[in-house]
Amino acid sequence: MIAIEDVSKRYADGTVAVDRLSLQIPNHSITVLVGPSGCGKTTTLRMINRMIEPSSGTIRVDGQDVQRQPVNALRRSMGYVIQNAGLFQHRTILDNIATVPRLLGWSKQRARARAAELMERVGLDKDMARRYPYQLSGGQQQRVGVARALAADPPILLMDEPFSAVDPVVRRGLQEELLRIQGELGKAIVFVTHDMDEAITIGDRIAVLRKGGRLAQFAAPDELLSSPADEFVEEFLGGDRGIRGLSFLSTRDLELDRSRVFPIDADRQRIARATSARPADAQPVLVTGIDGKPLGWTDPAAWNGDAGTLTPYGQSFEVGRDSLRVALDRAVLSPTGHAVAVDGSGRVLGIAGQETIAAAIRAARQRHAATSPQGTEYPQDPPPVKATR
Ligand SMILES: Nc1ncnc2c1ncn2[C@@H]1O[C@H](COP(=O)(O)OP(=O)(O)OP(=O)(O)O)[C@@H](O)[C@H]1O
Repeated sequence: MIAIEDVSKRYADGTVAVDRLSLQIPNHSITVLVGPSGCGKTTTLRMINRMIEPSSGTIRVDGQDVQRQPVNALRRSMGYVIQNAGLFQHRTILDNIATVPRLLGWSKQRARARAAELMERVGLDKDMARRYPYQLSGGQQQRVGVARALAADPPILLMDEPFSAVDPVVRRGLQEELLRIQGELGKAIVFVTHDMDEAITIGDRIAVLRKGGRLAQFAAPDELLSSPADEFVEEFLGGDRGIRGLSFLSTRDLELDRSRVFPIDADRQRIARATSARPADAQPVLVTGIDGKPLGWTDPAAWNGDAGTLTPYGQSFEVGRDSLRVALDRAVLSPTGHAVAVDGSGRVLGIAGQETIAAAIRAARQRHAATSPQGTEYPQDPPPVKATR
């Protein structure tokens, strides 16, 4: 949908911010521009809505050269979200969100009704409608920024480090919210960040830029992690790209042990019988409630049926939804070295030890090596839901 063709930007002082950049940014997807400070990310983004004019090259949206379009109409067809939200301080939250519909000539009533609808969509309480931006937290202001950008239902959303100024927990929530909204609306989103983790979490495709605004690599996150184009990209990805790559491996085929899972009302003799024949009988068993949900670990020999004596199981992972990275993380943090696998409603499906998970990782890589034309390390299994990377 957005075609950046051989675009350069040289500022008046001679700085070359972008150098012969070409990128095809598809519809219904999130394309992330990432790279070190000063590599031309913001300049690239702003050339799309003509806040900055390129020195050479062409940018087309749906085949139309943006240079030939009236700048106001062009900008209204693209939502724009920036760091710290950039809200109008003297306008209420509702009127902030209603800004573009009002500019488009909607009646006050219609624009406000649309704004109220969007507040709900981005997870803002109705009560906030009459407040002013200074009466909201940073994270809430960012939600208003996203709602304002979406108000006129533009097909394109340009986002420049929108979540950089909030703390990591709020940031994670905003990323998940963006993915949820994108799942419903399917915009063409161009998202600038300097944070590789953020890029991997939300990007369908990632363009890594190097200083001087040159493209180092343009690829899907799993491809980037498994086959960085050169040392610059590899260094930018960081030292733990192997672990990060596990985010793209599904837990769907992970072998689960069900023999060490018992409901709280199970006969204690039965538990002892089922576990004593095994060499690993010193290992604990997982006790579930009668609803099948996990309660905690116990040593089978010492189990007296009292839920109060169980060792907390920490966090579980959802089979099929969570990645092997999540499963491995749960196992590493588990007091028993085993991760608890649950289904979508939180009922236990089994447990998986670190060795089992490591074997699944090896198998997934071998499967991939056998089928991949490039022989890259990670399989192209349908990736798990992004929010769980
Ligand atoms: N108006 C300007 N005049 C001259 N040079 C500029 C101007 N705006 C940006 N630059 C320079 O162009 C280069 C690219 O800047 P840009 O803001 O696009 O980078 P960025 O990748 O978004 O950086 P950051 O991550 O730090 O926001 C930088 O070297 C910057 O100093």
